Amino acid sequence: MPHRTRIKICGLTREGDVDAAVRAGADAIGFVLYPQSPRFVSPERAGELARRLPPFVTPVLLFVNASPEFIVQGVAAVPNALLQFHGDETPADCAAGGRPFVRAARIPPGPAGAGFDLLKYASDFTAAQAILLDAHVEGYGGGGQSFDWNAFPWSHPQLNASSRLVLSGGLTPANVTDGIRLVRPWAVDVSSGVEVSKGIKDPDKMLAFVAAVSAADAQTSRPS
Ligand SMILES: O=C(O)c1ccccc1NCC(=O)[C@H](O)[C@H](O)COP(=O)(O)O
Repeated sequence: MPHRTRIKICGLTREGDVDAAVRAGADAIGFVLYPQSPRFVSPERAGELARRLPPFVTPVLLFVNASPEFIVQGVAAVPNALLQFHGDETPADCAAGGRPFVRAARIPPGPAGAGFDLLKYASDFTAAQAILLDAHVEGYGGGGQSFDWNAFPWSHPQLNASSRLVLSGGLTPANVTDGIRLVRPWAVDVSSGVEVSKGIKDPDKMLAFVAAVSAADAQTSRPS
């Protein structure tokens, strides 16, 4: 059964980039509602950008240790958003709003993920729609760095496609094929690797990234 790896492009700040990401084939568009990020957009701005999305392209609102009130502002601006928690939020924090969410795991650099217990992490966040695997970077995310992809037993029953793993962290058009071959994630997520500068996306790099994902899917067989 052919599998299509879903694609999230994150950190959009401009109308033209949102339109180009959709044209390129993104399945989800991430808006960073973390004020300390150079890719920050306000809830109102995220609403303006998200209203450009056609049906079947999911807006994702990304939070880092946000207050419940700020999360409510984001959801009011983008009512159909999927939430992504990328800070130190507990399972209870993530579930508090009663909305579907993705939980980011921030995996330390170095061999074997420096002992990060992904199986336990995934079992702690069973309510998550997906676990996004990012590198642990200064500033919580968007760092353009990869974690050790050989650090985890990807064929483990808890870590196969049914667990909805999202490979993230330092992906580019040049390395995403290798990442898909090894990890066989449900989806991939990219920000720095398709930019000319933080928050400014490159349409050609987005097209190249989507093409590389498609090429990887064509070459990778998966259990149905
Ligand atoms: O993108 C940011 O600026 C950011 C800041 C703080 C927390 C999370 C952030 N981004 C979250 C994402 O989902 C990124 O796509 C992910 O970290 C991968 O980024 P990159 O390594 O640059 O592709």
